[in-house]
Amino acid sequence: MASLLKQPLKLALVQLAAGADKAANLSQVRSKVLEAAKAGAKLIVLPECFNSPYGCQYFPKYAETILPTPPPKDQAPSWHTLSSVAMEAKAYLIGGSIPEFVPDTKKYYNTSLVFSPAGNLIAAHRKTHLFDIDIPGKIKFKESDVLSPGNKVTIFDMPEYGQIGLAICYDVRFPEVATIAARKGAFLLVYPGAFNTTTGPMHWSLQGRARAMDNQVYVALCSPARDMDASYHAWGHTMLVSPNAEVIAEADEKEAIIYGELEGAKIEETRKGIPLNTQRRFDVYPDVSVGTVRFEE
Ligand SMILES: O=C(O)CCC(=O)C(=O)O
Repeated sequence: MASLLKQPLKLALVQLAAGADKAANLSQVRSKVLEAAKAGAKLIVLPECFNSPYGCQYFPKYAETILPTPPPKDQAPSWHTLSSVAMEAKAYLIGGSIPEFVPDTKKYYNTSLVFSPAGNLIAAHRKTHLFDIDIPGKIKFKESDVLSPGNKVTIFDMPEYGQIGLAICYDVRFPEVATIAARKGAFLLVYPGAFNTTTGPMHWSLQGRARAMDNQVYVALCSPARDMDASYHAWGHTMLVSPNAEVIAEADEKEAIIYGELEGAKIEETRKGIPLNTQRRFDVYPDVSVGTVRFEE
C-alpha cells in the first residue's frame, strides 16, 4: 500500500510572540517563516491568532475580510503577508489563524488560511467548536459572544507529500474530527492553538498525544508564546507528536521554532505493530468518515 506521506517532510512550528501592533506581528511572521525555510522546512505552521493578542475584545479590531479571494491588499494585510512569504520561503504555510469578518452577514470567524509555495490559497478552516468554558475561579471564556462557528471538516492536499487535517485549538477536544481526517488518509493533524495556564497543564499535551495515539498519525500543536502582560496567558508548549504518541519536540513558553522530520515509514511501522486501522469493527459501529460529513460549506 502506498505511504500516506510520499516523501520525508521537514516541518517547522513557529511559537510566535504576538503583541498589539499588527504590522509588527506581520513583520515578525515574515522573519520567522524565512528563518524556518532557511533551516529547510517545507511546511511551516503559525499559531492561533498570530496577528493580534488573543481575546474576544480583539477580534473585531484585528479582523480581515478575505472574501472574495484574493482580497484587496489594504483590507487583508495578513492574507497578503502569508501569500507573499509562502512564495518567498518556497514552502507550504499554515497561517495559524486570524479573525475574519464577513460583511454580508456581519459575522466573525476564527479562520486558518493555508498557502502553497506558489503563494496560492489552497485551504481555509473556520474554527468549528467555539471556546466557551467556565471553570469557576480559574478561567471563563466565551468566543461565541463575538465569533460564529465554521461548519466543515478541513482536509487539504500537498500533492508532493500527502493530506493534512486542519482544525483550530478547542477543535482538538473533539476526536471525531481527527478520526475523520485520519480515516480519509491524512498523515498529519495540525492544530494552531492557544491553550492557557489553566487548561494547558491539564490537557494540551494529553490532547495532542491522544489524537496521535487514536489515529496513528503525526500531530502538531502550535501556540503563541506566553505574554504575562497580556489579558490571556497562552500556555505555549508548541509540540510535535509522533504516530506512536511520543512527543518528538516541544517548546517552553517563550518564542521559539521547533522542527521535526516526518516520515511515512514511521506511520507504517506504528500501524504494523498495533494494527488499529485494520482491526476496526465497522460492522459493530458505523464509519463516520463515509457518512454525512460536511467537507465544503
Ligand atoms: O480547550 C482549551 O482548553 C483551550 C481552547 C482555546 O484556548 C481556544 O480554543 O482558543
